[in-house]
Amino acid sequence: MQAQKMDIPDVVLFTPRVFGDERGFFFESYNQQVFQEATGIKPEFVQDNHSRSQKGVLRGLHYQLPPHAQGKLVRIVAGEVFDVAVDIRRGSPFFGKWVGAVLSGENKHQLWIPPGFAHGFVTRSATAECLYKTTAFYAPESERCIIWNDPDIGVDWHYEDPPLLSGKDLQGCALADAEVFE
Ligand SMILES: Cc1cn([C@H]2C[C@H](O)[C@@H](COP(=O)(O)OP(=O)(O)O[C@H]3O[C@H](C)C(=O)[C@H](O)[C@H]3O)O2)c(=O)[nH]c1=O
Repeated sequence: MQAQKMDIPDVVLFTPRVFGDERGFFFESYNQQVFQEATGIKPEFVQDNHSRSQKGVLRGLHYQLPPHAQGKLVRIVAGEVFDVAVDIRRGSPFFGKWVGAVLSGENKHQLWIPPGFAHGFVTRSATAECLYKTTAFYAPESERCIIWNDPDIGVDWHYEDPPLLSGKDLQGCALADAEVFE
């Protein structure tokens, strides 16, 4: 498993070592020791999530406020998304900045998104199945949404057509109006 710090260095892109043979392939999709060496964090993942999205679906930009803030380790097992993390820690030098990566069943890349970031992805294939671990339980009362196309953030979603969003996500607020992390 290789780990690469993104331009916002707290966000880490993992590339697993895939063992292929005539039967198919095997790879370690999570290894706590490798994760800790790469991030300096020994996370306690408490929940696994799995979602499937049609082409053009954009889920995000979501986060949970403290004390329910979630770190997320995100991967795509089928299809392809462009996955985005936005730094919403007011004290960060990267506040309001975003990083993103193509995650796919093909490249098997994974993105570690620490607490203090809003997360979202847009689906670039006919369907995409997203699996991710979180370091805190779902707490809907603490959940917030920043609008996907906030011009102050300026995410390039690497997706040409208008995305498909849930009613909730269409109601997302601008970063300037959002409850963020101090
Ligand atoms: C997130 C979550 C949702 N739910 C229920 C609540 C709704 O009845 C249904 C769909 O929820 P929602 O529309 O919020 O799902 P997504 O739009 O995929 O939300 C996720 O999208 C982005 C990409 C994220 O990073 C978050 O993990 C999460 O907010 O699942 C649960 O029961 N547990 C959960 O942990």
